[in-house]
Amino acid sequence: MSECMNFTEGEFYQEHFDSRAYAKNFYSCSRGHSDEDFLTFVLRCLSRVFSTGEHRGQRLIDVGSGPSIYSVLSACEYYDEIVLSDFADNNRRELEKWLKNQEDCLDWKPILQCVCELEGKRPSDLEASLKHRVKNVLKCDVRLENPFYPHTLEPADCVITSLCLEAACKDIQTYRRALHGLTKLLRPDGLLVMVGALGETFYKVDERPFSCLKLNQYDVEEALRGLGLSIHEFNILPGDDQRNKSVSDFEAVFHLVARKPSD
Ligand SMILES: C[S@@+](CC[C@H](N)C(=O)[O-])C[C@H]1O[C@@H](n2cnc3c(N)ncnc32)[C@H](O)[C@@H]1O
Repeated sequence: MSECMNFTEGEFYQEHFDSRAYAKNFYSCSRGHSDEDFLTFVLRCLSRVFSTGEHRGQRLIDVGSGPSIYSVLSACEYYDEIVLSDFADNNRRELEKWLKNQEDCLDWKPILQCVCELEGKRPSDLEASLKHRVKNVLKCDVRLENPFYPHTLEPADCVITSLCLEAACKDIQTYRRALHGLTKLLRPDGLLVMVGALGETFYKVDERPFSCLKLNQYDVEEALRGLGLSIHEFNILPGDDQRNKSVSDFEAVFHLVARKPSD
């Protein structure tokens, strides 16, 4: 990608992000960040964290959901109220369409099926359970001190975010501030679950490039420790060196679980 290109922040997503093309490119189970590896890795990690039922509570917030729901599938049955969110109107519209079973909504059945195979559940039950528990789809901006301004959300037991912060934050200071904002959404002792890309500077949706903040494991860990979070798991899936890097130049994907300190 051209080094002259400005970092594509939220406003660029609002104008140019094609939610349906994104879902098709990355989550149709036949293409993706790294064929099926990315998705399989992430779904397995999320399933391992949540399917024991060890983590549960009243409220779960997914920050920067895009048009997608995979990030909350394993967790959803353990939280009574779920908030999905994104900066871009189009993404929130696609989520609403799916929640309301509208005719031309995105098809998440293959991904529901994958999660259900891992967890021995029925896709129709899991889908109904998630739809029942999602209470809101809200606009958020992770660059704000309160990402949900002007709303103040009740403290969450769990915050999940997947592939959002490195796409939304143009530099490491903004990334650290955004993580601080996410941490403030959590109750003391609350759980932060993150999925992200390492070493990535761009990805493309169809032919349109979007910027990413190039991060390494140390950057992420330092940002979390700087906020006083304890890191419980940090899992990494290295990218396949042989893959075509014209769609995205990520070096690895990570999944982590961290906990906010108790007061
Ligand atoms: C790569 S997509 C990830 C979407 C989804 N979480 C996933 O895992 O597929 C990045 C998302 O970040 C959102 N985003 C960009 N800037 C943002 C901001 N300032 N605040 C919140 N979300 C933002 C975009 O609209 C987009 O949905």
